[in-house]
Amino acid sequence: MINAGIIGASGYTGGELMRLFLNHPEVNIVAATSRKLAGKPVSGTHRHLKGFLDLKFQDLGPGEARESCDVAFLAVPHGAAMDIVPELLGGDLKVIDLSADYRLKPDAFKEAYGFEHRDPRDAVYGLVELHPEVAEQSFIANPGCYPTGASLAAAPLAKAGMISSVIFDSKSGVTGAGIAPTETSHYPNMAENVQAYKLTTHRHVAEFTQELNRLDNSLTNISFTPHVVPAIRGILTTAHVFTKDKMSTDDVRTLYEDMYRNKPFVRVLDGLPSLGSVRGSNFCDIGFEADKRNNRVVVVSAIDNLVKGASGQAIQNMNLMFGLDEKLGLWNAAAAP
Ligand SMILES: NC(=O)C1=CN([C@@H]2O[C@H](COP(=O)(O)OP(=O)(O)OC[C@H]3O[C@@H](n4cnc5c(N)ncnc54)[C@H](OP(=O)(O)O)[C@@H]3O)[C@@H](O)[C@H]2O)C=CC1
Ligand SMILES: CC(=O)N[C@@H](CCC(=O)OP(=O)(O)O)C(=O)O
Repeated sequence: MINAGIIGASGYTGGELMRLFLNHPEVNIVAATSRKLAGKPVSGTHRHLKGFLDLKFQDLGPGEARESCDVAFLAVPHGAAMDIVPELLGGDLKVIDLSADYRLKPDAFKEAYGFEHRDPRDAVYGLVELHPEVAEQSFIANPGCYPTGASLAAAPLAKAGMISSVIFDSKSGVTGAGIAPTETSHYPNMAENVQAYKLTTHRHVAEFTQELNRLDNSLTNISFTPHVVPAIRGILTTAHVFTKDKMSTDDVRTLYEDMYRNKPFVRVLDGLPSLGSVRGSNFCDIGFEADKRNNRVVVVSAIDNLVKGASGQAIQNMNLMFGLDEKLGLWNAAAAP
C-alpha cells in the first residue's frame, strides 16, 4: 500500500483528494494537515467524508511527512508550496504540488506572479496526456485548472502547426477560487449571475502558452478571458482557433482522435461537452466544429476543476509515478443528473 499525506487538507482540493482516495485500492491516507484545524476531525470540515475517514487534522512538519509518507500532495496556495517543497524532496518521498509554484520556468513565473521564485528548480509538468515522462518521476507540478481544459482543447491543432491565433473563453464554477469566501463568491453576487474577470491578464495565460509552445514554438497569439458562473464545479472552455488554412470538421476529428487515441481520460465527442457530463469525474470531454465560412475551428472542452483540473489529475500522476494503471481509483462516470 502507498501511504499518502495531504498538506493543506482543509481546503477544496485536499478534501477532493481524500474523497477520491476512498475508492483507490492502493492508497492509505496517513496524514491530513491543517494549521488552523489541527486536532479536529477531518469529517467535521469535509462532512461528506463522515463514516468513511476516521482521521484528525494534524499540523505536520515536512520532516514528519518524510518519515510517515510515500507520497505527499501539496494542496496549499501558490507562494506557500515553494517554502515547503525543498524540505520534502531529497529522500524517497514522492511529491505532487497542486499549486502553481513549479509549473513555470523562473522568468515566466516572475512575470506572471509578480515576485521572484524562492526555490527555482525543475519539475515535470503533470498534464499526463501531453507529458508521458511523468511516469517514474519523484516531483510533479500538477497543472492549473484553466490550463488543463485549454491546453487539451488546442493541443492537436497546435501540434499540427495549424493555429495562427487562439482565443480561450472559459467559464468556471466557484470552487475554482478555493474555500475562503470572497466578494465574488458571496451568494448574492454569484447566484443567477455571470462575472468576467482579469480580461487580458490572468496568470494562467503563461501556463498554457508554455504548454502550447512545446507543440508549436511559433505560436504567440494566445488570448484568454475567464468568467465565474453559478456552478459549484466545472470549467467549460470555448476555444476560438483561427487556423492557417480552412479545415473541415472531419479534418479536425482526425487530428483529435489521433492525439487522444490511448488517453483514457480524454473523450473526443461527436456532440458537444457540458459540465454535467464530467462533474465529479476525471474526464476531459472535447467537441468541435469547423466554421464553413472562415478559417476558424471552435473547440469546446469540459472538465471538473476539482478532479481533472486538480485532485484527480494529481492521482493520475501518482498512479504513473508508482507504476500503476493511470485509471486506478479514478474510473468513475460523472454525477450527471
Ligand atoms: N480549487 C481549484 O479548482 C484548483 C486549485 N488549484 C490549486 O491547488 C491549491 C489548493 O487549492 P484549494 O484547495 O482550492 O485551496 P483552498 O483555499 O480551498 O485550501 C488551501 C488550504 O491550504 C492551507 N494553507 C493556506 N495557506 C497556507 C500556508 N501558508 N501554508 C500551509 N498551508 C496553507 C489552508 O489550510 P489551513 O489554513 O487550515 O492550514 C487551506 O485550507 C492552490 O494552490 C490552488 O491554486 C489547482 C487547480 C484547481
Ligand atoms: C474561479 C477562480 O477564481 N479561479 C481561480 C483559479 C485558481 C486556481 O485553481 O489556480 P491554479 O490552478 O493556478 O492553482 C483564479 O482565477 O485565480
